[in-house]
Amino acid sequence: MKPTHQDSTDNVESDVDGRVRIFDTTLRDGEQAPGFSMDRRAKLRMAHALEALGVDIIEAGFPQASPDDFAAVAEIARTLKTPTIAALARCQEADIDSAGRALEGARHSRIHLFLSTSPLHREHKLGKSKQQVIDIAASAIQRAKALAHEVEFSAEDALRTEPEFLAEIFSVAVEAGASVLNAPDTVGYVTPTEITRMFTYLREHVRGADKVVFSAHCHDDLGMAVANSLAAIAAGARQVECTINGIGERAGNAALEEVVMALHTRRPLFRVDTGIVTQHLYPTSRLLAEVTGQPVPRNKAIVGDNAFAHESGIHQHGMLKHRGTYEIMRPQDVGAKTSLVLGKHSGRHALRQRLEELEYDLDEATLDAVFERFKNLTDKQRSITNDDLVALMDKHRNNHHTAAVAVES
Ligand SMILES: CC(=O)SCCNC(=O)CCNC(=O)[C@H](O)C(C)(C)COP(=O)(O)OP(=O)(O)OC[C@H]1O[C@@H](n2cnc3c(N)ncnc32)[C@H](O)[C@@H]1OP(=O)(O)O
Ligand SMILES: CC(C)C(=O)C(=O)O
Repeated sequence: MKPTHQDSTDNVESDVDGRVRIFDTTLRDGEQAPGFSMDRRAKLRMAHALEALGVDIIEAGFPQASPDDFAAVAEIARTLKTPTIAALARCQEADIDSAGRALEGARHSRIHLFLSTSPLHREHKLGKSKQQVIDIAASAIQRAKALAHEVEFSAEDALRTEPEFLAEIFSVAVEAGASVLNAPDTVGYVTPTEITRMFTYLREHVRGADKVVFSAHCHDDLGMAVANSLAAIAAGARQVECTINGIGERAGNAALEEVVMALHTRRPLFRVDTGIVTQHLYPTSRLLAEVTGQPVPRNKAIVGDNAFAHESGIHQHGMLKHRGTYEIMRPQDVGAKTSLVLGKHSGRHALRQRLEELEYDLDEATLDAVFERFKNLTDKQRSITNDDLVALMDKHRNNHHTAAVAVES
């Protein structure tokens, strides 16, 4: 499909409301993490799931990285209908041309260009002056503009870049035709206060700021990727780059499911919407675990097995009275289920509830007796299944019966 100027203008104009675009980079930054690479078939399966999830942009890969990645991007571009398909490219002609070719079949395509801007990267990685970096970015953007519907420019290591220089290179990027400006915290270094300051500064100082979308891309080296993404949104970012299960370079990227559910759960605070069908979060997370062979940690927010599980008696008692006592989201809203797990920390209320579900009718004395047996068992066994409970009840009844017979005789 031939790119038109109209396409990219439409996309930008619809961003001036309270809608945050979700840019999913599971298939690019996510797969860069050791142990998470995906072949073309795995990427296509994930891309279909991401489309159903409602992400706005799928970064399908880095076509210059390998022939299979080129093929994956091309197949995703040809197949998917709704999201914009993005491909990553360095500011080098071969990368840009290969991204353009891979995206040819896309209904809406984006070349995502990146170039380091921080002093450390300029000096040690690129060996370029500020002016050289600006010139390279401008000509790359002009070249990419002709090959895709829109161009995103990322200033790698933006959050360790001098704010004045960052504003200058972003201004040049706008003049050259970029419609999305991404300021990544490439090494997960900053705090929410600092990222707020940077986005506020950029929105005030970039020439043409009102015509473009500002984007955040945060890494989790200090465990602040999600908090920083939310701070950037509060400071006006209207695109956020994130990954399913938070996978990505080193400690990972901002977890999509966490960013989305924070915006959703605290909507009165953030006052923005996303297009995410939240009920697909859990199944998409599990699909990623399946295709990469990397399980989701139990305690992972939103999608971990423990995210809506309660074992402690005091919490279970609260949950049985009112689920809002210990759950701030409805599990069904993310495609998951609440579970009251019976274990060492459980109390009588949860035990009674489970036994009643198993159709036992209990008086207080029986409950007390069975509870004692139950606690003894939990000291030997991490969690107690329904079969264990049936066995406990059988044992209790047998003992009770034997004791009654002994009294009679
Ligand atoms: C912050 C990020 O996540 S950026 C994305 C990182 N992702 C990846 O690197 C995954 C895919 N990468 C690859 O498969 C390979 O690195 C390739 C195919 C892209 C390049 O491989 P090679 O040509 O052998 O180069 P290599 O990776 O060793 O070194 C990087 C080169 O790119 C240059 N470079 C780095 N970033 C950029 C940039 N944004 N624009 C232009 N050149 C760049 C480096 O200066 C270096 O150049 P040199 O070869 O002239 O010294
Ligand atoms: C390419 C850019 C956006 C990146 O991945 C980073 O800076 O972390």
